[in-house]
Amino acid sequence: MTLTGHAYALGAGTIINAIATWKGSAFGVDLKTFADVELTNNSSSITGSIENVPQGDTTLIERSVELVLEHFGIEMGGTVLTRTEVPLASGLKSSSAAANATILATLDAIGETMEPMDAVHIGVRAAKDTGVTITGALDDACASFFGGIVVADNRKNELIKRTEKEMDVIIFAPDRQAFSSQTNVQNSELIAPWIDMAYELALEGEYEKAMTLNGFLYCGALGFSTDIMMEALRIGVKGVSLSGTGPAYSALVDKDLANELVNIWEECGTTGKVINTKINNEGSMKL
Ligand SMILES: Nc1ncnc2c1ncn2[C@@H]1O[C@H](COP(=O)(O)OP(=O)(O)OP(=O)(O)O)[C@@H](O)[C@H]1O
Ligand SMILES: O=C(O)C1=C[C@@H](O)[C@@H](O)[C@H](O)C1
Repeated sequence: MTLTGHAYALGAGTIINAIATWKGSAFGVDLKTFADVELTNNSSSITGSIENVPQGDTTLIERSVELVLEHFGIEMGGTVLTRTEVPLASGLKSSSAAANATILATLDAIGETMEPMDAVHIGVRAAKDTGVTITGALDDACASFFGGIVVADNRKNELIKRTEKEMDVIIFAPDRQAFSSQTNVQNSELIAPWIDMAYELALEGEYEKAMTLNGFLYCGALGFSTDIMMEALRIGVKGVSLSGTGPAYSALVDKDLANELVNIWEECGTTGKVINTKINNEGSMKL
């Protein structure tokens, strides 16, 4: 017997990186990671691959399939393939998108459903088991799964708040990678008192102020330039930040500023790309 399943989940941008205080906030964007899962009785192991990334680390998606099968007591093996519009290890939650898409595709393959938060928690567990995260990144996982803007407490493993908002998102994504597992946690912890202030702003719904404060603080702690943020502030953008552990930056903008910011950021450097997208309020989906 062969079972197949297909799904996608979203990339996301950062409002508050949770590494300083374990409390974070993020928004789902309209960039998708697709997963195709094929399961058979003839094998007991799962083999993953990432389209166009032959050297990519596939342990996260393999573990994600295993945990779903374990949950339902199913003994099957097979393959999982992802293809992604989300640049890998750039701060745009490629890991959360890959885990969530894989979990939904596995559920699709076996014809099962589960409570959405249970599915999210399996993704967080897979990320912890495979060492791609510091806090479990529940904030990123919820933004990727549900879309919209979320606030989460990663230590309590709780989604605190979710809001929907129509805004454009402009992303400056340099060509290089920065793995969350290798980020500077000690420096991130040093900025905790001020990240707490940004977190309060996020709880009050002041997402753009929260995000910009987060951006300056983490650029300082992690040694990223604030020039990209300053270029955005200069034209009136209110919400701009380093995303996750970098190197990408993202900005929340109204339609009228979107094209201007794209043009300005495109002139800022050639070793990367500028992506014009929007908040996705619909979230992930089986296909
Ligand atoms: N499309 C994908 N398919 C399979 N695994 C993926 C995919 N995208 C990311 N991963 C896994 O996630 C790891 C990168 O995780 P990391 O947390 O460093 O990046 P990120 O989630 O993009 O960044 P951030 O958490 O700062 O937003 C990769 O090494 C790989 O194991
Ligand atoms: O690995 C982690 O725990 C995290 C990584 C970044 O994406 C952060 O933005 C997130 O809040 C937490």
